[in-house]
Amino acid sequence: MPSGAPGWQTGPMTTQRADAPKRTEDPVLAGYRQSIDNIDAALVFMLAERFKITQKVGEYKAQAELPPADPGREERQVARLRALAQSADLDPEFSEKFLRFIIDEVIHHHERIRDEV
Ligand SMILES: C=C(O[C@@H]1C=C(C(=O)O)C=C[C@H]1O)C(=O)O
Repeated sequence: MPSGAPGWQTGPMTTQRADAPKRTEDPVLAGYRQSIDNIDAALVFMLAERFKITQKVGEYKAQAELPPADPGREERQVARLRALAQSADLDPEFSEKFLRFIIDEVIHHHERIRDEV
């Protein structure tokens, strides 16, 4: 955050460029941002559901003595997601990195669950 930098001003709740129009003054931008806010909320809810079910998978794997990671499954997911991304006009590289980031976190959770059992 470049607060204090030349061309920026800080208030009690905000930091914005001194020459930037205020959000409330631009209904077009506010309309776009309302949609972004809804999408971000949906992402949070979807991630919460995903982590709830992967928690169950982690518990099951720990009691069944299965390894936390399944590279074969991950490879198939990456291939599937890359194809879906392409057909949705989303950068496949980005979608792979995004999925990798989530899967790596899930694997950490599974390792922690295994080490607790
Ligand atoms: C959830 C699982 O565990 C791990 C996490 C995965 C994921 O988050 O999609 C996929 C494969 C596994 O490495 C699973 O095996 O299905």
